[in-house]
Amino acid sequence: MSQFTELRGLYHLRETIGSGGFAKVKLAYHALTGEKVAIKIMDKRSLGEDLPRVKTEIEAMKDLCHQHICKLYQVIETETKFFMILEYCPEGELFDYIVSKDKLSEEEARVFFRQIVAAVAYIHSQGYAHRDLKPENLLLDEDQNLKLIDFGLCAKPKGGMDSQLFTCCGSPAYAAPELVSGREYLGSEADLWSMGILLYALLCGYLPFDDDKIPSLYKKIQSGKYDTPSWLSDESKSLIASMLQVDPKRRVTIRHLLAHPWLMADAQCPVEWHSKYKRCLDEDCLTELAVHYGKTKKDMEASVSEFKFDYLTATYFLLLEKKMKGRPVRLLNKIRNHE
Ligand SMILES: CN(C)C[C@H]1CC[C@H](N2C(=O)NCc3cnc4ccc(-c5cc(Cl)c(O)c(Cl)c5)cc4c32)CC1
Repeated sequence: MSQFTELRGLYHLRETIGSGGFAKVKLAYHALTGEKVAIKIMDKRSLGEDLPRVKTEIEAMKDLCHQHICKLYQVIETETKFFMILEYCPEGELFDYIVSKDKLSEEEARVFFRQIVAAVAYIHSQGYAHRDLKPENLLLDEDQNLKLIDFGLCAKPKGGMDSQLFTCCGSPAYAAPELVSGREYLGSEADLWSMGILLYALLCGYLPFDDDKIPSLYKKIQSGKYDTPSWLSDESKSLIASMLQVDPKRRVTIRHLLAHPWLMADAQCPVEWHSKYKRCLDEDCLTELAVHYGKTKKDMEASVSEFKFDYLTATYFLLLEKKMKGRPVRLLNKIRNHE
């Protein structure tokens, strides 16, 4: 295994676990906590015009800290490579999960869709639009919770979420009519359309608009006509219809989704979309870090709160993960760094 010198001593690299377009994803262990991570490795030379997408994704993921968004722990940039150290999601893509089950029951689809609504409500509240929402970009963690990935196409319009976007991007079958028509569009409205396609795929096991030829696919999308199979309940039909509105101004907004009857069924409360991560730093993690690095709590807090997405940021977040999973808030190999 060719050990990348930049990772030596920090991460123990294991096998390649997947690929995302222009990236290779490897499993690794974070040396100080022993926690598993996924390392997305990109070679700058082969990125070509995709280089801006990487920078977009890195900057967006530094801002986004949420229980249903794949966590970015550390970024290492060398002359020839980018390494993104990310939250490991052992159960793979939601896409494969749907395929394995043909389609999901309303109850199971509801559990997943509530998590997707929470993630998108949070992203939109931070001024971002994902713009590539699809089951391939939703991974399952060890507790079957969804984690949204691939922010390479996300947008944080300069003039806020209400300013128009032009770049036509994302996956055609999930793209909104205004997007495929090359008209100006709002990222947030395009995301809501993609969520309608997503919910339809969860409940039906196939796509509402599909065609081998792109031009006829686009015509179907622009028509907004899709068939609703008999097994769909009236509530789920109306929810899907509210998202698959061809006119973006008539499309439901994420705020309205939070308390939609279908999402609230099974006597649930409105979707709790806020991030569970607090702004303030966790005392137990700071203490363990201070002891390990031989620093005062105060100095440790000052260093951690810079969130430079260096090894310290990764170690803090992974210690926090351990705590949230009820594991001991302890660092391994307690070699005290004597300054
Ligand atoms: C659209 N698809 C093809 C994309 C594939 C990419 C590889 C994925 N993957 C595995 O193949 N094995 C397991 C596995 C475990 N943990 C992961 C954690 C993060 C990411 C990740 C995160 C971000 Cl933010 C990102 O941009 C990219 Cl590309 C990947 C991938 C993981 C993963 C599955 C989806």
